[in-house]
Amino acid sequence: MTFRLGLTGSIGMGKSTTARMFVDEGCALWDADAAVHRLYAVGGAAVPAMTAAFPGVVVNGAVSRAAIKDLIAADPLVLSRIEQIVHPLVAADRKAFSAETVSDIAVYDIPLLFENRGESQMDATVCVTATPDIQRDRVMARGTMSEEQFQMILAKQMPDAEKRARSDYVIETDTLEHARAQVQDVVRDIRENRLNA
Ligand SMILES: CC(C)(COP(=O)(O)OP(=O)(O)OC[C@H]1O[C@@H](n2cnc3c(N)ncnc32)[C@H](O)[C@@H]1O)[C@@H](O)C(=O)NCCC(=O)NCCS
Ligand SMILES: Nc1ncnc2c1ncn2[C@@H]1O[C@H](COP(=O)(O)OP(=O)(O)OP(=O)(O)O)[C@@H](O)[C@H]1O
Repeated sequence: MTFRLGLTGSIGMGKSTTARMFVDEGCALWDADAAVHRLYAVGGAAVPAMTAAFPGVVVNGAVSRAAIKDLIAADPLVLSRIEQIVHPLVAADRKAFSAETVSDIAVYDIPLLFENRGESQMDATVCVTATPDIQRDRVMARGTMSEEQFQMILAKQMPDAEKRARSDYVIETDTLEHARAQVQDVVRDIRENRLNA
């Protein structure tokens, strides 16, 4: 049996970094954002529908994130329409991963786990968290989003406090060392107390 651990957290809280730490502990990983990257790439499953819905958003055969962000800036409702195209394809990608994974623990890195009620398909959930100042600094340091885009994404996401309250485990991503120790604690707890329980 594979134990399904849903990993979530708001934008910039450290999901990808923490997910890699779970891999270091021997867990398999499925990453929703990475699935979207595959879907948007040349030959990706989202390309035909995105071309049809938003002419101009596909550049050289791939969905352009810059073009999407321009569209969203002009009309925030565009993001919901993109979600209607992308989320069913993401779900199919996840299903294919689940069917073939053989690890004792599979980590599902899903930014919108609670927003889309995905927790019902998980055996446990873990949320990564940091202070609002650290979160904002991290997102702005990447230089890929404007302050307005960051605020818009934040407004679409469930507040951090609510995610923490709903999660079985909470990991503070204040330092790499602290986060790694917490990841090791979570993996130990699952292997000792939850797997085959
Ligand atoms: C808005 C887009 C163009 C921003 O691209 P960019 O490369 O700058 O950021 P990236 O994809 O790495 O996402 C960064 C973070 O933004 C947040 N985020 C992304 N999409 C959404 C969304 N639809 N709702 C709420 N938060 C979101 C997540 O926390 C995510 O980890 C891109 O995220 C996108 O196309 N989103 C629609 C698909 C989607 O819903 N993805 C979420 C995971 S399934
Ligand atoms: N435990 C940690 N200690 C210090 N810095 C961290 C820690 N975890 C993540 N970071 C830093 O925070 C930034 C964001 O991390 P990461 O990309 O993992 O977040 P994310 O939640 O996956 O982001 P997004 O929601 O935008 O996809 C990165 O620069 C990363 O190096």
